[in-house]
Amino acid sequence: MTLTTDHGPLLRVSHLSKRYGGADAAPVLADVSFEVSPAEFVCVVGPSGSGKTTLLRCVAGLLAASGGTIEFEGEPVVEPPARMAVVFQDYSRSLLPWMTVGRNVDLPLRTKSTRAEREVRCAEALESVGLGGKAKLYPWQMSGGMQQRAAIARGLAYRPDVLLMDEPFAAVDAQTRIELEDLVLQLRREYDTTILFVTHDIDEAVYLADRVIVLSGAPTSVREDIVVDLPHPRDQVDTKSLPRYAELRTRVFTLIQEAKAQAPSTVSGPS
Ligand SMILES: Nc1ncnc2c1ncn2[C@@H]1O[C@H](COP(=O)(O)OP(=O)(O)OP(=O)(O)O)[C@@H](O)[C@H]1O
Repeated sequence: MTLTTDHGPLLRVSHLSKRYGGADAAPVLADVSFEVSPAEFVCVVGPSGSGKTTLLRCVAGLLAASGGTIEFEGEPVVEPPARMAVVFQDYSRSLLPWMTVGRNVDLPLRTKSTRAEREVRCAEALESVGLGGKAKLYPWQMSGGMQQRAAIARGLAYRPDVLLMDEPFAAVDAQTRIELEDLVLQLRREYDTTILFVTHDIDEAVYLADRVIVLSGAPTSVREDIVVDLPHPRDQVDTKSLPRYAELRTRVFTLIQEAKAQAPSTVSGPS
């Protein structure tokens, strides 16, 4: 896995803008700039409709920007980069129901590796998310939490340099969410993967991240880029009992409330 780049940060978003519709449509993203260094865990939060998903889709090369630039490993992103993987919120639509979990995890690797390598990688990835021995199950035979673990395994098996996650735990119950948060932190430690993680959940952002990027409301820019100086490893009880955790949580909450109060009504036009 590439952990450093000769070209500076792993990911650089510069003055990104995005409008849906024609040139006269108001932008959702007006001027968004930030950088992500190798092995960093960065969470993006912001008011509903501020364009978090839009931002992630632009970074993933799934949506063309209207202005500004996105560079990954020093190269402009104009299509989905080979060394990026994305985990979406909706696991029920991201796994193919007619394939076993093993084949789902194997799918993105098919053109990349030999069969023997793929088998090892898939088995390792499933093992690391606690699904060892479940490769032959179909997604519909698994709980929501297990399906999201499988979607994460698929991203990891690919050994991406950066993992983009769009509200990946929003659709699972609270207990499963806590388990998956700790799983992602553990996987991040094991694989040193760089993670850009969109969430609407302030607690989740502060608990997981090295940095939290708080977006303003649309038309959106970065309102504040906050370093989360909480010790590692994080613990659901100990970390959340720290006074510093409460301070950071309050800071992010206040910024989002201010952004909500200041933002004009959300803009959008036809796709
Ligand atoms: N394909 C599209 N065509 C037109 N408008 C869109 C499209 N996708 C998103 N939008 C609009 O862009 C704005 C930002 O949407 P986006 O989903 O990126 O925000 P978000 O911050 O992720 O929202 P939430 O927190 O509610 O999930 C919204 O007003 C939305 O209606």
